[in-house]
Amino acid sequence: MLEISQFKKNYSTGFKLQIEDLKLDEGIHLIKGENGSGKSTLLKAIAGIHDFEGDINWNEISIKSSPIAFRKKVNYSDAEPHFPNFLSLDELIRFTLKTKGGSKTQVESLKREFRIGDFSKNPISSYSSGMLKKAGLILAFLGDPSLIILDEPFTTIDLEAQNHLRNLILSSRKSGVTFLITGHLANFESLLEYDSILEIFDGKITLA
Ligand SMILES: Nc1ncnc2c1ncn2[C@@H]1O[C@H](COP(=O)(O)OP(=O)(O)OP(=O)(O)O)[C@@H](O)[C@H]1O
Repeated sequence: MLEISQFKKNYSTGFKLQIEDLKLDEGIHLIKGENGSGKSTLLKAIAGIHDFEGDINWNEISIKSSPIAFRKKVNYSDAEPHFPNFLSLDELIRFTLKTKGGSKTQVESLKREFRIGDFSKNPISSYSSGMLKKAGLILAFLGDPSLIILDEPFTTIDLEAQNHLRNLILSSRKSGVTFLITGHLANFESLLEYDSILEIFDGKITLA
């Protein structure tokens, strides 16, 4: 279960997101909201990228008191991934395997499913925006995560990759992985059946 308690995140721009108490069971959960409503802010906090007030627990592991154990189990893919330009995807994969675990078979299967092929040996600077997104998605599935956070996963990638991603989400869910997914495009909502749909509006999150 994901438990968010007494969560507060303020930016100097005046933006505020507050969640007093939110509990989500295992499943596939969609977080909706307009541009700038705070979806990425919340996901980055859960992924351990942004600091925040309050606490977030995944299966009773607190990100504040057990950050390494938490990060072993929680993976994340950015809506618009940024990686050092001089590294190749293969180098990023090797680094991720060291921190998150995972096998060569897992890597080969993900590269095959996302049609990356040998391109993964090239530096990130040579990647199209779709390839970059696929790179971020591959890294998010590596290791043995039990929670995968996907920010706008279906944007930027082609139709074939969207279908592979959908199947990958469904098969991972069958093996017990929970997903938090954001989207602001209604046409992606029908790609999956969600266990809950939440909406962020005016700095607050509610069940839609
Ligand atoms: N690092 C930052 N510093 C200051 N303000 C920020 C920062 N990141 C985001 N914001 C502001 O916080 C608010 C929420 O942004 P966020 O990126 O979380 O929204 P979002 O719902 O993911 O938007 P989108 O659908 O456009 O991706 C926006 O007003 C944004 O300008």
